[in-house]
Amino acid sequence: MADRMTVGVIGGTGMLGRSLVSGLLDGGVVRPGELWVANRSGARGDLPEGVRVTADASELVAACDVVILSVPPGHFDALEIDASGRLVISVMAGVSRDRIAAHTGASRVARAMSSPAAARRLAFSPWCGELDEADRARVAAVLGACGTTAEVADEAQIEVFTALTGPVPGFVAQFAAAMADYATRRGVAPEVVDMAMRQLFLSAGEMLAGDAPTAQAHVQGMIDYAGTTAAGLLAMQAAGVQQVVDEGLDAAVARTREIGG
Ligand SMILES: NC(=O)C1=CN([C@@H]2O[C@H](COP(=O)(O)OP(=O)(O)OC[C@H]3O[C@@H](n4cnc5c(N)ncnc54)[C@H](O)[C@@H]3O)[C@@H](O)[C@H]2O)C=CC1
Ligand SMILES: O=C(O)[C@@H]1CCC=N1
Repeated sequence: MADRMTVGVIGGTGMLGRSLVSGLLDGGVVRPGELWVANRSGARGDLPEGVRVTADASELVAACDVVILSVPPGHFDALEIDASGRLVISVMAGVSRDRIAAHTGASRVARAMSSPAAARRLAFSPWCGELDEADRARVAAVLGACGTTAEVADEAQIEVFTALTGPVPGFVAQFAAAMADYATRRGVAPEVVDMAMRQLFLSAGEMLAGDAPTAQAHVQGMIDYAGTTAAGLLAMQAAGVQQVVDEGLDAAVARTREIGG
């Protein structure tokens, strides 16, 4: 259990940062008065009352125990902060712990990935970093407030999750769109297709979550049932669905390494 802490989110009104702010507050890990946000304009937008907002990231760093870096990777070099003595948690795609430490002076750095699902406390936020027990508890509390979290072995694994779970709905949306396209091309009214996809992915999400069997077990169960779905799954597997997924995710991981600098 982490002690109470003051947390700052640099980029906290951006797409991901604002979601993390909601997760942190709704998850109870900070109260509004314990939360700072920095962005380039200093505008507070729709941030809850009590959250401190600044255009000066250094002011945030001076006030916070934990600093979350959520700026675009391409803006990181221009961010001038001295975070020595602070616990830094980066959710930036591609930027390495070494680069973060060298540029900010921080020696306590967790590299993490999260997603805008944090706004609903539904993100999966893996992290890695060489930290003591107290800092590990802080990272777990911060990321756990936004959904679920797990420590992973190294930064290469964070890059896998930058492809897999960073984008929400991400590649799941591509699969839904392909299925919707199939039905539309067979004459089903677009509004009915849309209604069907929303219900399918809502129910599928619930049936794959929590303590349900794994996705692989679901697929095997449908193949073992040997009905209509088995015919479709086996045809997709024979057509190379795994290779298509591998190629897409490999491209996303490669881009992650590129944009991180
Ligand atoms: N949007 C997404 O779905 C995801 C984004 N990420 C990562 O999160 C980070 C942020 O992404 P988004 O929220 O999409 O970007 P965004 O463009 O929506 O927001 C970026 C924010 O950073 C602020 N900012 C930039 N430079 C700053 C500075 N020097 N001082 C203070 N604030 C500064 C901007 O004012 C803005 O509020 C990126 O590194 C991205 O790779 C990771 C997972 C998912
Ligand atoms: O697409 C992107 O660049 C962001 C980073 C990870 C997930 N979404």
